Amino acid sequence: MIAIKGVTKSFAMHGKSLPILSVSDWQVEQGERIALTGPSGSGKSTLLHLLSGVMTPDQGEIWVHGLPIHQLSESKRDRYRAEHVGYIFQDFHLISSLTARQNVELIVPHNWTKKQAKVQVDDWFERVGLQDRQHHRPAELSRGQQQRAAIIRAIIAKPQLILADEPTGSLDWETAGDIMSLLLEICEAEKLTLLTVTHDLHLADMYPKRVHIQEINELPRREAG
Ligand SMILES: Nc1ncnc2c1ncn2[C@@H]1O[C@H](COP(=O)(O)OP(=O)(O)OP(=O)(O)O)[C@@H](O)[C@H]1O
Repeated sequence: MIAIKGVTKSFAMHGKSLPILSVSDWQVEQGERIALTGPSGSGKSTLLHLLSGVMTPDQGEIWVHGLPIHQLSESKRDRYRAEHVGYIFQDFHLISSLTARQNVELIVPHNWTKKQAKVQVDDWFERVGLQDRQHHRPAELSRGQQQRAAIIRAIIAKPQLILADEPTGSLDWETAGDIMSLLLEICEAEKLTLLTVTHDLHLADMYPKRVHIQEINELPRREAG
């Protein structure tokens, strides 16, 4: 379960502190799949960064599966992220010099045996329909195929929390629907908590739950800038 209590986040802008987020109380149950929508600049990505521990709140508490993220040192937050969070980006963030399979193998937990790793990686490439493309580098893959590889990478170690920031933002509408279905299906089957930022309301409608950022961010609406 995720619990956010009294969290605020501001950024320094032109010598002033600009408040971006103020969330007094928000909870997400383990295994929920939520689409997070809202206007540009309203703090959706910032919320994901706080949950992943990349950013720290100015004040307040962030608990993820019993861990007080707001209290962890930077190195403990790095470890938390590596062990408990899978991140999916709009532009995939695959390493261009490695094949799709090598990108995934980098993330395989160190305590897995070679055989266990091979079976799991084989299984995931088959599951997402990418087995015949696994030895290709990102530049040799379509954008949808790159995102499938990035999804395996985010999910293979079974982190409890998957954060996806516009995961279909750079895909055509048909591929976007396929990728969103795949992500939802995997997270449901594996009972992973999924929080996806999307601008696309049709894609958000595929989710069992939709949360508009302004339902949880108590600051007045701010335009992009
Ligand atoms: N590191 C930073 N330093 C200064 N300002 C920042 C920083 N990160 C985000 N902001 C500002 O905070 C606000 C919220 O940004 P955020 O990326 O969270 O919005 P968003 O809702 O995800 O927007 P979009 O939908 O356009 O991606 C924006 O005005 C942005 O310019």
